[in-house]
Amino acid sequence: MRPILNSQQIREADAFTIANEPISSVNLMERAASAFTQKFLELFASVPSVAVVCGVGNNGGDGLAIARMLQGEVGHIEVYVVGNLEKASEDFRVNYDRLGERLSPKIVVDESQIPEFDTSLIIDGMFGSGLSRPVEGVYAQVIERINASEAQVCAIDIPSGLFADKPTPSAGAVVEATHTISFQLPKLVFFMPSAASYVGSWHVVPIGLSEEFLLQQTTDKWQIELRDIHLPLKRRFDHKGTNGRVLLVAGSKGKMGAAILSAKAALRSGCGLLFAHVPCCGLDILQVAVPEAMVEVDEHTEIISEVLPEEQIDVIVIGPGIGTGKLTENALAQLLQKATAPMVMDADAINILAANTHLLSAVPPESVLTPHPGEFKRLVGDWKDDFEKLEKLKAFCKKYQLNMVLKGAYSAVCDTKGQITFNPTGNPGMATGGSGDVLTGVIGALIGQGMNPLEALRAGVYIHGLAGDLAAHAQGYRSMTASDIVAMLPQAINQLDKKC
Ligand SMILES: NC(=O)C1=CN([C@@H]2O[C@H](COP(=O)(O)OP(=O)(O)OC[C@H]3O[C@@H](n4cnc5c(N)ncnc54)[C@H](OP(=O)(O)O)[C@@H]3O)[C@@H](O)[C@H]2O)[C@@H](O)CC1
Ligand SMILES: Nc1ncnc2c1ncn2[C@@H]1O[C@H](COP(=O)(O)OP(=O)(O)O)[C@@H](O)[C@H]1O
Ligand SMILES: [K+]
Repeated sequence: MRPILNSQQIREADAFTIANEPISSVNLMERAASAFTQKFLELFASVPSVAVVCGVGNNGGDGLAIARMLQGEVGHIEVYVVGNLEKASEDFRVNYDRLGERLSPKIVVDESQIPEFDTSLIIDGMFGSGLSRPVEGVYAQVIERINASEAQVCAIDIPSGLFADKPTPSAGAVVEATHTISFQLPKLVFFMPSAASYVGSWHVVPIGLSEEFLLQQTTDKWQIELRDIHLPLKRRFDHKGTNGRVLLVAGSKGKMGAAILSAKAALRSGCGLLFAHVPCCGLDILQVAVPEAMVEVDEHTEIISEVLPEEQIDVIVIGPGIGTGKLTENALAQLLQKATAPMVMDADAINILAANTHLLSAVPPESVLTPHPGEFKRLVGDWKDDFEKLEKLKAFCKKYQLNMVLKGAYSAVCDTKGQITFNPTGNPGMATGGSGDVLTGVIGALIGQGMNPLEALRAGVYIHGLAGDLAAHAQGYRSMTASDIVAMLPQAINQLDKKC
């Protein structure tokens, strides 16, 4: 897993690398600028004109070095330095002197000197991890002008004005980048929905900071990487009884599709036997749609009113499409009293828990919850910003000793100790009804095959997002459906199996 460190830790990593590699500070800047430039040229094949807007700190120093490296690679280059040169950092000065006359920067200290920015691209190097307060005054005016321009904007390390690991006050100006090329590690704020319009699409480039130092750092935030996913092995003598016996409790009249999507996803994710408990009205629907499922019907025609857990069930998946009526609520409460197998609780099962929080203590150990933000809000109340949302996630998982995934772009998996891992796979095409039901089935199947709940959550969100990415590739973001995600599960799982 890739650690997500705060600005202070990253500064210390810079300092440790400089002292121990050893490398001079200005050469580390040169390496960072070179890594940025290489990625930049990959992203932007032809750039007729670029404005490089620099502050006077090291982020600005990067900007100057990048401007120098882009000579001959792009069309016309303009360099601007915003701020007081007397306050410039040492490495900024060295790069200022290296610029040469052809790129001689224009200094901006007041509003009258702010250019129109009519280049096709702007590189933002005003402030990076050294941002110490919200941006205002002439700096804010420059940012407003950048944001008003037609140009694409590529931020160095982090968009200027955005704090990496704490909320940015609304009074401060922030660059709205279309791309951000960041050094060595992603910044926490990149995973926050509220920062998306500032960060744009982000890319991380290695700059050779000391791995030894990075791995020693304490953090409670990580990013899942492909190499972290280890699927349960399939062995020569496996049989259906050893590959996970999953009980799916799902569906109600008009919402049998949720049950079908979860069932298909579980089967495509390797589960050995799938038992489904559905209302009477769902019997034919499920039998026809998913012939592999063994269906047991509820006494009630339209909803789930009682669930008797089968013996020898490895995991119970409950929630998709069940509704929150009183009878279903009672059924869930009774099931919680009797069940010993871990549960994957989704959708209306979570809504029922939120309305009856006393039930939370009855959730079997090793169970997982998979809320989307709306369901999570019902559980924990509202939050004032994305950072507080993560604090609430940690507090909830610690309090109830449950593993949970808070779904969305960069779904956040949290364990019982409050460690959070973000999932990098997935795309906006997955924001379509039924996607979550697919995820529930995948996670249920993985737990059924013996993965521990936390590993199953991490692998489940990764596989689900990867299948979503493959579906988007095949069908397009706009047209893909949740069924397309199911259809791509085999390909996604095959990709993971091949890397093992
Ligand atoms: N060797 C290394 O360390 C490497 C570092 N690297 C690069 O360095 C970046 C970090 O550089 P940094 O630490 O110099 O901070 P930076 O983001 O340039 O800002 C500091 C300047 O901004 C000013 N300032 C701050 N807030 C302000 C505000 N609201 N409004 C106005 N001014 C404000 C502050 O002034 P002061 O607060 O002192 O008044 C100071 O002048 C990092 O993101 C990466 O790009 C890479 O090259 C890899 C190697
Ligand atoms: N913009 C996005 N980027 C990546 N994944 C997304 C995005 N939007 C939704 N998803 C994923 O799609 C799923 C949606 O789940 P959910 O909201 O429960 O849908 P439903 O209730 O319709 O089944 C989640 O796994 C979520 O992570
Ligand atoms: K920047």
